[in-house]
Amino acid sequence: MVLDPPLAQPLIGRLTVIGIGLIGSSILRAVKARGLAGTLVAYDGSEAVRDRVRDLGIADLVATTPAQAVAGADIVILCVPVGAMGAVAEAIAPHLTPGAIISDVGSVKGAVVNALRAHLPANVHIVPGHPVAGTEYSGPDAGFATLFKNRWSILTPPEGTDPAAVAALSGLWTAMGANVETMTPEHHDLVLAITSHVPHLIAYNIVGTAADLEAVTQSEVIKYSAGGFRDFTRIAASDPTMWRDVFLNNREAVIEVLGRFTEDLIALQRAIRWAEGDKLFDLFTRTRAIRRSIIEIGQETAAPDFGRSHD
Ligand SMILES: NC(=O)C1=CN([C@@H]2O[C@H](COP(=O)(O)OP(=O)(O)OC[C@H]3O[C@@H](n4cnc5c(N)ncnc54)[C@H](O)[C@@H]3O)[C@@H](O)[C@H]2O)C=CC1
Ligand SMILES: O=C(O)C(=O)Cc1ccc(O)cc1
Repeated sequence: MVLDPPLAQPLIGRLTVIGIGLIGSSILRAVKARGLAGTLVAYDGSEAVRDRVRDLGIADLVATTPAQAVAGADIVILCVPVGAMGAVAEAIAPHLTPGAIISDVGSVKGAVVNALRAHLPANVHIVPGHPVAGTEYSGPDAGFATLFKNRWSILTPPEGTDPAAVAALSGLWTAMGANVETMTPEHHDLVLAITSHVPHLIAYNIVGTAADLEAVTQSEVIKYSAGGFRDFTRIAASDPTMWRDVFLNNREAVIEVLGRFTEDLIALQRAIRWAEGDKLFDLFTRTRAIRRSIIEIGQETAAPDFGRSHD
């Protein structure tokens, strides 16, 4: 997969990315590859990460303070864990240029919108975002320029946000290869609870349960992990800080979805206990059709296959 060739003119004067992990470094790489910003500034709270970003050469300037990072920036994108968004907003607030656009990439939107609004001045535009694209890896070496290509990027601008600011951010994501959708933070958080947050929780849980059982099975968990379990271990290898913050900041929607999930699981348990094969068969037939429709619309392009190419 490749990105389109560089633009003749940058879309943005000065773009600042704060938090140079998987997502922040992927934005830097995509913006650089397509020449989307006149000047590309990076900042990370970790000195080791800042040094690595300098070595990788993926920014024009690696700032050493939040103040230096955002000075003169037209767009600032916060790419730190959801629980750190408020502190970063507070640190940059006094140094922002009036009229600047402040965005983020957090996997939760309601809590982040509140944190940004609490700390940022009224003379900047807040346009929160979430690229629905990622991997189980973290850090500046994990990023790649095509991460967002053909993926969704969801924007959740508060009511009354300047349409020109939304259009500018939308244009940036589109130029990085993403498809842009706009929705409310509440809707985003419910949809992502079912499609991303609870699936991650299930993966963490099944791998934890298997690890607890391992003493009983004497490492058969590892030996036979070529099956469906292996797919769960990939998801369960995702960053602990990031995912702790996701669950602490989307509690309401996650608990709502978990309630439904638990009810459905109990129904399956009952069907197995009473040998109601038709119930199991009907559900598995429906879920197979869902998987196939996802493949048809091209949303499942990069998933590891583990040798089961016939599905
Ligand atoms: N990992 C994924 O697949 C996806 C993650 N996201 C969201 O993107 C954000 C970043 O995630 P990743 O890039 O995966 O994380 P990461 O762990 O790879 O990078 C986060 C970076 O933020 C820095 N950081 C943490 N606190 C900071 C602070 N107070 N000030 C400055 N820098 C700070 C860390 O040093 C680290 O380099 C999170 O909010 C996450 O929810 C969104 C889509 C996908
Ligand atoms: O690695 C995977 O399968 C993911 O699901 C990546 C991911 C993680 C968090 C997000 O908010 C969006 C995408």
